[in-house]
Amino acid sequence: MSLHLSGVTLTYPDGDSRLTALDQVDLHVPAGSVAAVVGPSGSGKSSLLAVAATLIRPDRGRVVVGEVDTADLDRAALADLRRSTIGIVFQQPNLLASLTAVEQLEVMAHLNGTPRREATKRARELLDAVGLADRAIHRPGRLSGGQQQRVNIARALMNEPAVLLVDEPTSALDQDRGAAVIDLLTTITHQQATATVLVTHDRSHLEGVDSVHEVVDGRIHQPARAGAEENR
Ligand SMILES: Nc1ncnc2c1ncn2[C@@H]1O[C@H](COP(=O)(O)OP(=O)(O)OP(=O)(O)O)[C@@H](O)[C@H]1O
Repeated sequence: MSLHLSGVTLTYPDGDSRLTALDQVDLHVPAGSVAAVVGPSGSGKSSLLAVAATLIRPDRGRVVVGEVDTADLDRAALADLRRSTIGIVFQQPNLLASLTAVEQLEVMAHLNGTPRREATKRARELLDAVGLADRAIHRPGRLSGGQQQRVNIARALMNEPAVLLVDEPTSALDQDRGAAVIDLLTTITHQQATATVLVTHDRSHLEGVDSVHEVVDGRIHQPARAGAEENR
């Protein structure tokens, strides 16, 4: 399933006028690919992610998830779409302090009505995929920042989202751990054929992503370069 933003314009109230946060943004993310969105603070990256997540409706333009134009959906249908199709990885892991790694994932499946045995199996598989099989019964207090971020990513994948939206996943990590998290996201995207948007202000470690798009003052420059071509 692909994600397609076209002509997206978003404004916020700003005193007596409106501030244009996104200005006719086009972004096409095919299934199985990572689109990195880079740009300075205040350029519109978080706004773009919120619109793609269908958390904010744009003033103009379209957000199409697979074949579904989200403009045609009411609030309840949008909530269903988010639950069934969209995984969001926030900048801060926000793990629940009292739950083990495997339980953080099981909660997501429980909210979605998945039977417990199936949930546990998938949670274990995902923790294995993110390299944390041996940390499954650890609580967040006993995990490093990088390990917590990997649990965060695994949790977002629990309900098999077709679209994965990731906000600054490396901001709290050192260079090596940051690189490992981006590698992991790229590998999972290719394996699970998700359409992944990776928002970051940090341009390092983007060699493996499929496209890089630069946002400046709410406008996207199409594409700044293909990630894989960066080092040629
Ligand atoms: N809820 C809001 N109300 C009014 N203005 C907002 C709101 N959210 C963001 N903005 C403004 O919209 C513009 C884009 O903000 P946005 O948070 O999308 O940028 P960003 O690139 O994610 O920044 P950062 O990297 O600092 O998180 C900025 O000028 C910001 O001040």
